[in-house]
Amino acid sequence: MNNKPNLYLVGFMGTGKSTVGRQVAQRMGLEFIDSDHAIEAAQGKSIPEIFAEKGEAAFREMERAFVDSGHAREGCLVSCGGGLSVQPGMMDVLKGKGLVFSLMATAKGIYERTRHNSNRPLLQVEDPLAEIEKLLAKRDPIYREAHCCILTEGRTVSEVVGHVCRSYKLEAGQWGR
Ligand SMILES: Nc1ncnc2c1ncn2[C@@H]1O[C@H](COP(=O)(O)OP(=O)(O)OP(=O)(O)O)[C@@H](O)[C@H]1O
Ligand SMILES: O=C(O)C1=C[C@@H](O)[C@@H](O)[C@H](O)C1
Ligand SMILES: [Mg+2]
Repeated sequence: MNNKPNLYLVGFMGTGKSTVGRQVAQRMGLEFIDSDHAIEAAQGKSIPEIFAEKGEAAFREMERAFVDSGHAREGCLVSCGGGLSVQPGMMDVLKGKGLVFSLMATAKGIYERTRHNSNRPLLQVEDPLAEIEKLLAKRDPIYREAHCCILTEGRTVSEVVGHVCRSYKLEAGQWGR
């Protein structure tokens, strides 16, 4: 493939952006970047520590700085943190930089995938399923602005990886034309 536009994976927490993204990058020969990991490395702190010490607003600034300060203009797969793409204007910024694919799942499915993990500060509440439902309802219309929306529910990781790769090849052929 000659044309390798950047691919940004967006979507709610637990839809598989990091897990799927790493495998798609490997298969497509793209450099894998995870915004959460990049911010943790730059800060020398975990995301729960950043939220606890500096607050969510500061974390959102870090996400913006990550998008602005960057990575190469081509050849990267960026798995975005779940809230990165829903900041005002951010979907347009990402769509100006490359292809944007949204990974989708239901609130129930997301809950099942995230419930045993304590590294997502926004879900450390008494009723995480209700919180997921509330946040998802707000964010879903924004995730749907992506070039391509891919359902992950009832599909294995490798099925989703295959689907993302096929869609990337199709869309990359049209990119910039
Ligand atoms: N299609 C799938 N089927 C079953 N489990 C999956 C699927 N995709 C991802 N998972 C699992 O769901 C969990 C969350 O996945 P992952 O961390 O990749 O989500 P994420 O979208 O990067 O979340 P975040 O926005 O919080 O970074 C992992 O345990 C992963 O193995
Ligand atoms: O959806 C969100 O707002 C978040 C998703 C994660 O990837 C992390 O960026 C953090 O836990 C916040
Ligand atoms: Mg992730």
